[in-house]
Formats: sequence, C-alpha cells, structure tokens
Amino acid sequence: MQPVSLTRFLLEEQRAKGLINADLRLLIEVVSRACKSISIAIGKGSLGGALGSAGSENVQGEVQKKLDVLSNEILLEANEWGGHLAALASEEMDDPHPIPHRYPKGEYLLVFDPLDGSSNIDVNISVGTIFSVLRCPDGVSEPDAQAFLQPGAKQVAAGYAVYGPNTLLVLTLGDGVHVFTLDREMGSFILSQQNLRIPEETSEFAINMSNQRHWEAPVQRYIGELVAGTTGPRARDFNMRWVASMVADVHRVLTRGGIFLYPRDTRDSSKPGKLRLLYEANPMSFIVEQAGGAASTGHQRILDVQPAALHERIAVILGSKNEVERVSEYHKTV
Ligand SMILES: O=P(O)(O)OC[C@H]1O[C@](O)(COP(=O)(O)O)[C@@H](O)[C@@H]1O
Ligand SMILES: [Mg+2]
Ligand SMILES: [Mg+2]
Repeated sequence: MQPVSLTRFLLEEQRAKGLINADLRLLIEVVSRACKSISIAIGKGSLGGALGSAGSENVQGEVQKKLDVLSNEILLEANEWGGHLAALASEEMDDPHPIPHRYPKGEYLLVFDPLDGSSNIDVNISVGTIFSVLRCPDGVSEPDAQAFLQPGAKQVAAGYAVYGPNTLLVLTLGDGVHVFTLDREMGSFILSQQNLRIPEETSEFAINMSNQRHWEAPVQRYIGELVAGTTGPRARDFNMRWVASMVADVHRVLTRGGIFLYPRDTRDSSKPGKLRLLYEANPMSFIVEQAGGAASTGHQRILDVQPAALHERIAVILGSKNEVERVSEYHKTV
C-alpha cells in the first residue's frame, strides 16, 4: 500500500470527509513543517549550539532554554507568514501575538507549548511540542488574551510532536486520533496509525512521586492503593514511569494504557497544579478523549473548564477511562 503523507491525509479530511476547510488544512501543514524544523534543531544537539540556558525567564518565571526560545521563534515565524490565523499565543510569550493585517482576517487562533519537557533537553531525553487550534470569536478583529479564553471543548484541532527516537506527530481534528511518523530521508510525516485507542485495562501510572507529601487526600488514597500492589485493594501490581516530559508520558499512556497525574497540591494555593490549561491540559485532554480515554481535574472534565487567564495552571488527571473515573470518585468521597 502507498504510504499516506500528512498532506494527503489532510486533503482527504477536507475533500472527501468535509471535516476541515482549506485554511485549517494549511494551518496544520504549517505547524507540522515548524515541528520538522524543531526536530532538526533538536537532532543537532550540541553541534547546533542550541543546548543550555538562554539566560532569560518566561512570564511564569521559568528559566528559558535556548531551545525553548528557538522553538518559539520557529513556530512564530512559520505561522506569521504562512498560517491562516488571527493571532497566536505561546507559553514563552507574555501576551498573544497578533498576525499582521491581511484580508480576509484569519479565522483561527493557535496556542502552543513550543518545547515541552525542556528540562530534559540537555540530557537527551524526549521532548515535544503541543498545540491547540481555536476559532477566533465572531466580531473580534484584534484578538487579545480574552479571545483565547475558551473551554477546551471548543478546540477544532489539537496535536503534539514527540522528538524521541522517532519524531511523531499525533493529531486530532475531532474525528479520532492519528499518528504520523517523520520519514527523515523524505522529510515528510507519514501516517503510521489511524484511530489510535487507549487500552482500557492498565497496570501503569505516571506521577512525580517526589511531590507525594504535598498531594491532597484523594490522590494519596489512589496512588497508595496502586503502590500497595497485590497486598492492597486492587490486588495486583502496578508499574510506575515518569519521564517528566508531558508529551512523552502522555504518548506512552495513549499507546499502552495507563494514567498520568499532575494533581493540584498543597504547596502554593496560587498555583492549582503545574501544567498550563490552554496549551498543555486542553490539547492533551482533547486527544485523550478522542482516543477513548478521559481527562479530569479530579472535580471536573478538563474540556469544560472556563479559562480565566492565558497562562492559567490546572490539575491534570488523564488516561484510561476507568482509572480517571476512579480518581474522580475519590475526589467526591475522600
Ligand atoms: O519536573 P516535574 O515537576 O516532574 O514536571 C514535569 C512536567 O513539567 C513539564 O516539563 C512542563 O512543561 P515545560 O517544559 O513546557 O515547562 C511537563 O512536560 C512535565 O509533565
Ligand atoms: Mg510543557
Ligand atoms: Mg514548554
């Protein structure tokens, strides 16, 4: 069978299924090309001179790596001139970036985490890019942060790239989850898995155990039961993995089942979780739901949360449905 490139896949989604319009197709193409460039920059490692700290901080007070800044610039430049956007926003920029005037005005808003898991970059562990596409609200000609404050259920597309042993692009247009592998020789993303489904049964969990003393009671109970293994109420052993790159951890969960938690904890009441709602939690939750899983804060479906700020943080519990439902139940009872 002929390999199906991302370009051909998107054309079919547009022409045969009528699922997307030409603008959204081109927008996804532009983002995928930017991910290819980021993959090349990462692949060069120290030879490209892009490892290490950039010596600056982002709006959230996090030290930026050179590759955080470079990945942001790559996405910005690609979309500024090639995209079909009204504005874009990023983890690495305080405010949204309007797209220079063109007529007609772009229909979409793009929000991204240009380099996810960047603490792993200097130790050669998988990192990624996460993105989410929203519609620009009607009547808004110059979108500011307010235009981006839409619940995740309104996303029209979301995806992530994992820069690991392979570079993968995982995409949803609201009609299942599809995986594309970068053919490095050809320079194109090739469809490698259609309609990815999260396995329902799981014996793996992902959480940063070093935060255990800060967790709230429902998460203490849930993880405690998993760790108790055959001697506990679950009566079987569970395994734990934590890459500390959300893309890599969530990709593993999507592929072989499991649950990923970055829960709210008791350290700092101004930070209800570590991960960002608009460009980490929402796109990943959309993908996970489209693959048959679930995503919750513990109290609420993530995709129903009304954002209050562009860089808002939130608790994230996502993965195999039964496990996420169990943790949510514990939030009602503990
Ligand atoms: O170091 P910790 O606390 O385990 O946090 C790991 C989490 O932080 C993140 O690295 C945050 O993402 P950024 O690198 O984009 O800031 C996630 O990818 C990951 O799940
Ligand atoms: Mg991130
Ligand atoms: Mg990042």
